[in-house]
Amino acid sequence: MNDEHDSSFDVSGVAPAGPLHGERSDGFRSGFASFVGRPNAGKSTLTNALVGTKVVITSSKPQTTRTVVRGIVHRPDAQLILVDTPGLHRPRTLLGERLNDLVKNTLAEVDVVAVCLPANEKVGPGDRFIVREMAKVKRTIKVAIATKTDLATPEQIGQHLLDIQQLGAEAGIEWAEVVPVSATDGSQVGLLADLLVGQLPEGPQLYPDGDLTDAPEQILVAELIREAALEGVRDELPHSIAVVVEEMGLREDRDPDKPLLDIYANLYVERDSQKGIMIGHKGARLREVGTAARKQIEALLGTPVYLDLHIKIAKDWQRDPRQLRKLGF
Ligand SMILES: Nc1nc2c(ncn2[C@@H]2O[C@H](COP(=O)(O)OP(=O)(O)OP(=O)(O)O)[C@@H](O)[C@H]2O)c(=O)[nH]1
Repeated sequence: MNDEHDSSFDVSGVAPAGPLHGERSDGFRSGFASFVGRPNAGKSTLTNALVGTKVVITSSKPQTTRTVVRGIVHRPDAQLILVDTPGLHRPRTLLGERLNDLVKNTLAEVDVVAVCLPANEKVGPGDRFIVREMAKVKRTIKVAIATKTDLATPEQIGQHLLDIQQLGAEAGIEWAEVVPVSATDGSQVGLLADLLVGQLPEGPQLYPDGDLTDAPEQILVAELIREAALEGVRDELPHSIAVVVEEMGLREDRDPDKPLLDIYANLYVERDSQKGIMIGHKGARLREVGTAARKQIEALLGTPVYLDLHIKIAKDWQRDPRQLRKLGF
C-alpha cells in the first residue's frame, strides 16, 4: 500500500473496472432496478434467477444508505443493474426520519422499483407499509411482482393479482407492470427481464461484459474499501470518495493450499486536503483503512488477500452525475 502522487483522472483508464464503460446509446438501454418486499418475499432468489447465476450476497455487510449491486443482467440490447435498497426489507427499523431519508435517497435514484408479493400468501400489513413507502417516491417507475407462483393455484394467483391492483389503487400507485413469476421453476422470469428492461431509459453499458459473479464481487470489494475509508471521517468526506477495483486475481505459483488474492484498487478523492485526511500522519490512516478493508474482504471471500490501495485525486470525476449519483458516488 502506498500513496501515489497522481492527480490526474483518466476516465478511459478507469472504465474497464467500473462504471462509465462504453459510450453507446444505439437503442441500448441501461439502468437500475430495486426489489423491495418483506422478508422471505423471494427477492434474492429472483435476483439470482434473473442474473442467471448465483451472485455473492453479503449478509454480514453493515447496512448503509448507499446502494449495493446485487446482480447485473447482461443482454445484447440492455444492461439491468439490480441494486439493494437497504432498510425496506425490515420495516420495523425504518421509522421516522431515517426511513424517509432511505426511501428518498435510494428509491428515488433507481429507475424501477419492484415490490415482491408472494402469491401463496395474502397481502398483509407489511406489504401495505412497503407499498405506501413506494408511493411517496413519485418519479420512479413502480412494478409489482407476484412471486412464488409455483406454490399457488391458478385461482389463488388470479385473486392475488386483483389484490395487487387494489393495493396499488389504495396507495395511489399505478403499476407499470404486474407480473406473476416463479423464480424456482423459472416461469415468466424471462418475461420479467423483458418488462423491466422495457422500463429503462436509453443509455450506455455501465459495467463491462463478462463474468456475472466477478463484476459484483469487485463492486462489493470496492464497497468494503469505501466503507473502511469512510470510518471516522464521514463528516469531512461525506460523498467525496469513490473506490474502483482495477484488478483482482489469485496470485500465480502459490501452493494451492495457501492461495492469495491480489487486489489493486484506487481510492479517489476530490481535493488535496482530502487526500491528506485519507493518508493521515505518516500514512497511518491509510494503513488502518487498508487493514480494516482487507479483513472485511477476507471474511467476505474466504481467501487471504493482498490489498494494494492507492489514493488519487479526481478533480473532475462527476462527468456523468446521473450515473455516478445512482451508484452512490
Ligand atoms: N417455491 C418457491 N420458493 C421460492 C421462490 N422464490 C423464493 N422461494 C423461497 O422462499 C424463501 C425466501 O426467499 P428469498 O429469495 O431468500 O427471499 P428474500 O425476499 O430475499 O428474503 P430476505 O433476504 O429475508 O429479505 C427461500 O426459502 C426461497 O427458496 C419461488 O419462486 N418458488
